[in-house]
Amino acid sequence: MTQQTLFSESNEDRPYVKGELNRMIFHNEAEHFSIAAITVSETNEDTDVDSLVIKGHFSPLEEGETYIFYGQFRNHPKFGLQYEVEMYNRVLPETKDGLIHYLSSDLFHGIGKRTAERIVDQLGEQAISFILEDRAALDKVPKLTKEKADQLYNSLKEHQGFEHVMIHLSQYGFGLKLSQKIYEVFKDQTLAIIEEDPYQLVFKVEGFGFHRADEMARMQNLSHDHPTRLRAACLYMMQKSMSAGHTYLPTEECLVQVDQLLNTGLEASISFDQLSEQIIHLGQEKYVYIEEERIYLPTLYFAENGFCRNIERILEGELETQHTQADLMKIIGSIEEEEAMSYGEDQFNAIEKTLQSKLMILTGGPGTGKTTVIKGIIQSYAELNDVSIDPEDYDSDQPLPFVLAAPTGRAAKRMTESTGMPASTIHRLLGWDGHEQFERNQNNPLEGKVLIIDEFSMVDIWLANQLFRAVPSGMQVLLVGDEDQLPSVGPGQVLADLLASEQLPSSKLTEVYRQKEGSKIIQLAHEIKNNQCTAVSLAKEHDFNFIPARENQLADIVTHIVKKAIDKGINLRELQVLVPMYRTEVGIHKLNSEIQRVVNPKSKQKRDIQFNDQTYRKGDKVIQLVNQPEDGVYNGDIGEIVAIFREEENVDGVEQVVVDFDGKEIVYPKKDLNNVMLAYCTSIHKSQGSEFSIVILPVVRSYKRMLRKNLLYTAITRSKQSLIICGDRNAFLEGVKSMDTNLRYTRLKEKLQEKVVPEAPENEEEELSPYDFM
Ligand SMILES: Nc1ncnc2c1ncn2[C@@H]1O[C@H](COP(=O)(O)OP(=O)(O)OP(=O)(O)O)[C@@H](O)[C@H]1O
Repeated sequence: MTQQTLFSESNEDRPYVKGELNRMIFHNEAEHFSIAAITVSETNEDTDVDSLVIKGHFSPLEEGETYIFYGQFRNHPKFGLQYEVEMYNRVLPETKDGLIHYLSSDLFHGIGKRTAERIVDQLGEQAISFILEDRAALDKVPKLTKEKADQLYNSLKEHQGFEHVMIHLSQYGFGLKLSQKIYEVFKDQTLAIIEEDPYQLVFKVEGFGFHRADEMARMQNLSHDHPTRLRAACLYMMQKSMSAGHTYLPTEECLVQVDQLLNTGLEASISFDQLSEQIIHLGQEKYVYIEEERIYLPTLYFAENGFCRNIERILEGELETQHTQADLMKIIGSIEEEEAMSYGEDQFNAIEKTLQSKLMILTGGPGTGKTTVIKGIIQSYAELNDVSIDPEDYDSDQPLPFVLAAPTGRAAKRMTESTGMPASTIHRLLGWDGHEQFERNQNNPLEGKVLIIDEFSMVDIWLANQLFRAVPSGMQVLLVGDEDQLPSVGPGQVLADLLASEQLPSSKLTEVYRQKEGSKIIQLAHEIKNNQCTAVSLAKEHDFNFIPARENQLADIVTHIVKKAIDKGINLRELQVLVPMYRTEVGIHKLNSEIQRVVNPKSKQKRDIQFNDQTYRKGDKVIQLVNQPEDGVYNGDIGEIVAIFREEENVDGVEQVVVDFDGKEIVYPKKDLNNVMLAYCTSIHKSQGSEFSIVILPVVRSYKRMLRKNLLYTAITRSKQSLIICGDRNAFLEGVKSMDTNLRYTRLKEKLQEKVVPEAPENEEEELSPYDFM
């Protein structure tokens, strides 16, 4: 390689392509993903192409500048030869004229041709290296003001900085994307910080794991008991505990876990005293909060305390409306007459208690009448307070007194259908901006008189805190849920803790009404709930069947059932295969491909597109995997691929997939396809809050690790009309007897009971980033 680059020392043997950048074709800001066209001037690869499309995770580059790109050729099935860039750097001008041209270009504000000439005359062809090595080099240039010299130095550093950092980071095996992320945090301090203390990456770069930093530290011979290593290990363990659903870790537990992580027997062991000292240090730096013998990550500490304070505030408020039991009896009587039904005793009590409470919890398994009670509450409240229940009678000046919401879009939709009232997701209700901010908070609270939240078991401590801070005193709140379902995916077990604290009024509905209509599914759910499920419970009924299947037959049997249902005219949206695991031979990915092959096979009439290992085809059922509030689609929403566009068929010049989510069409450029996946088969966790006419539930031994009572209970209660379990009967029966032993460390119950929550922090804003870690 003959060209001069600033930082080419470690890359001499790497394959490269050098060329002038003609034009940026595409750039995605969030992903730092770019596509560009170059004219090739030199390469050590076996090729004679003279123009090339390059792509990779880099920021927009300067058109007209020459770069050297390290990476590899890829033969794209449709677009032919492309270069996948792993690393790049700008090629410095090789001649005196080129250097003058470069320094006097628009990149360097305030440097004209004459000044550039003086710089090159004074410092020679290595001018840029000299300047970057030592800013004082510029002092030798005649007639260059200090201000201009500073400006030039800073711009040079900015332009060259990232490339320089990226090349150094590549020796640790970091790709462009991660390098960008690190550079954004540390800027030109990156290399100095990393060389001095790679563990800073764990503290400052979101998602950067301890083990990676540890490897870097080892290359730099940092001692195994270096304080920053111990601190990073503790913080890493705390972050892991959050993913496991804990809101805190007991100090002892944290010490034991960090000890297991660090004391591998290779070096002199690190004592608990050394670790404790560093935990205290982390506390002083506010990376953690220490509360007696408990260690919290800040967001969880603020969320748990904030939630408690808001509960206390709401409970201390005044009830705006009072009524006598006689009034209520009269109104209930007329509702019963109108609806031609009579409320059970526990249902009546639940309605009465809710109307008399500032904050109330309603629980019950499937078919016990939770929805019936919600409707009864709305009707009774309206009658008692002489307000209309017709949403049309309200507008922005006079908002609806009833505010209904649920954690998922599907659950909110069901709420709307069953109550006739508008309901939204909790995120939407709170005006979430998709990142960290919620429009609704204590300064801009919710409007309305009665707030009803369904599927509350799914709400984690962050969302609970955000929701409750936006509840004005005087608004009555009803939380509805099924305590036997899985806890929230995020940290905490809010519903279970609220119930266990016994500090709030609550009603538990136990009588099953839908069973009276002959539902085996509901009977089975209650048998599981009450630990009464036996082989007899699995006998065939009109709405239930257990089909025995060996593991190697499972995929065939499941696809056969799905196909048969579709042939009978059942809508794919109404039928769901639910599986607990993704990556086994009978996991979600495998079953999805198998089902796709049968129900939406390859065909000349249907376009498809490959992304990672997945084929997406027109007509496929897909599920959204992340929240995209700007487009109004959320994690868990189900849609259908309605169109696939080729690169040349749209103005953006990239392949696109269009998904229809209940009438809302969202366009995904190909590279964003990891935001959706096939949804013929989805995880039981993702099905929380959704219901389907038909559920097919494979249960085999290889899922054993996941087979727990609350998981299977959640799965079967998703089905409304038909449930087909197939697989191993004993694995199912053992599963429904296995309790979830994954204890979650939370302090909500005790805090509510002991009423010892610390005052709100002076800077309330500190509380405003619970989603930082998500
Ligand atoms: N008191 C009652 N008398 C007669 N039928 C009732 C009564 N309460 C509820 N039902 C009926 O029982 C069925 C289940 O009630 P509902 O949908 O309110 O329960 P749910 O707890 O919300 O159920 P799920 O959680 O499964 O949706 C409905 O068909 C409802 O009409």
